[in-house]
Amino acid sequence: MQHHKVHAKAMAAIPYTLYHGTFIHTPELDRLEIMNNALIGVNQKGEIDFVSSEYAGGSQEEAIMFFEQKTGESHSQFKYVDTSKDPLKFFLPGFIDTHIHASQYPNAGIGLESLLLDWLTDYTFPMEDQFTDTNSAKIELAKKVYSKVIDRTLRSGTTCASYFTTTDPHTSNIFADLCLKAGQRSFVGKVCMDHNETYPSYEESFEECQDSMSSMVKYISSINPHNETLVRPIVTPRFAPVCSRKLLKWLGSFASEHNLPIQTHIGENKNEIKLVADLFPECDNYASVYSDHDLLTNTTILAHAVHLTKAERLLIKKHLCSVSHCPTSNSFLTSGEAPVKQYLHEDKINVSLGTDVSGGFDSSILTIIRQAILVSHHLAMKSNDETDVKLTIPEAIFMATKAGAKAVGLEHQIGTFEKGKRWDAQLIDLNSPNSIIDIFDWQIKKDRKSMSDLLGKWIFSGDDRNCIKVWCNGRLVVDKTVDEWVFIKH
Ligand SMILES: O=c1[nH]c(=O)c2nc[nH]c2[nH]1
Ligand SMILES: [Zn+2]
Repeated sequence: MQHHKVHAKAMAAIPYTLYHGTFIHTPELDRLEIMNNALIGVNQKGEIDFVSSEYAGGSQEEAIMFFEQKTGESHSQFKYVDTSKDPLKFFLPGFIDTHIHASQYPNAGIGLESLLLDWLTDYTFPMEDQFTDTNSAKIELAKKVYSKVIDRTLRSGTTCASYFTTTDPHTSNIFADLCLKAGQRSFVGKVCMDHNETYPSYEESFEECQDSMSSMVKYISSINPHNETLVRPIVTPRFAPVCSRKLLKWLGSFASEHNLPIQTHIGENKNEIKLVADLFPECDNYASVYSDHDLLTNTTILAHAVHLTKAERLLIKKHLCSVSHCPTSNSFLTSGEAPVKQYLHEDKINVSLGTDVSGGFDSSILTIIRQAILVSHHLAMKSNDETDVKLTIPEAIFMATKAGAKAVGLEHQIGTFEKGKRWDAQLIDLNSPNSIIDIFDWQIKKDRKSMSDLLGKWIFSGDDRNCIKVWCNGRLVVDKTVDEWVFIKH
């Protein structure tokens, strides 16, 4: 059994910490930066305030001296985390999952035979409906499912996620509490839907939705500790077919009034698109349904976006919305192959990655990176110019980190290792206990070519067992090495 520890977030203050080792990130779409033997300082607030790639290495004392000379600063206490001697360890910014349904987690892997609209009616609405009750058994179910999905995503290196819960405000607030307890940066979207034709028992009235949204925003704003915003609300109209015009319009103005981000689904499946055209004949297209109701903003996340017309792509770009690409879900539900390379390079749309649990069966963004690349290869097999279609490893890592940060409106705070950003990070060990990656001794070198080969090995044959530590906002929230260390000591 794999041991790990998720620390309660209310921990003692963190001392100033110096991290020494290899850091990999993507400051730009197609630029992977590998900083070998670099030194990063993280202050007591969890903020990166020192980055040096010029450090030559040495003992803890030498690292501290180097830091003091460079910054002219001193601290009464330093913590030193040194992975520089191990060529198979590197730090990466934490993954950002911009689209995941926490309440659907028990359904992961179930429903392969269905297409979207039947899948919603047969699997998804009945599952989410179970959270919609205030009796104690339902609350226990919510706690069980929600704790598990937070733990699982954190252990896979997801330091920030934009979640859908259910229509139920009470258990959505419980979900926010659990994110805070686990220390995961998260966006909590109570699902809004007042018109569910195929499963009418699972819907709310317009007035219920208004009340729930107002009280939820108030609640979530009150639970973050002083000087720290880890958990935030996000306005979540489920998708156009289950929302009245009145509700869409109200959610648009509510988001604007409270300065909140927005998330929803778009252009996932052809029958869904036809349904939207029938339900909103006055709108030019699916994207227009959202823009006509003031739901397209620079912090709107549009999940799937598999089948978009040129007019829709222009509209999405004009409003600076982000797409959450969900390749695993799009394959599982046979929805289609989103032409992501084109969105990135021709349309200049910000494209991030989403697991879309449980349309997607995998809660790890590492696997979504792999699937995004493979789906792009399938598109390439049908294309005349495959280089225009195939995603590169740097592009996929960029989508999983920096583009995700932009999608959730935190591009100045997370997504890369830069001075002024938060320390949201994961430590990857290609030789962790139980790792299923086999690396041969001649493959272990620190030159750029070998490092990118190792990255390929990690992306295509690694898994969450290679993610051995995770930090959010400077705080260690997952440490899979703790038990092992205790065992060796005795
Ligand atoms: O993949 C999806 N999952 C959902 O829960 C959903 N709701 C509307 N559209 C959806 N697509
Ligand atoms: Zn979804």
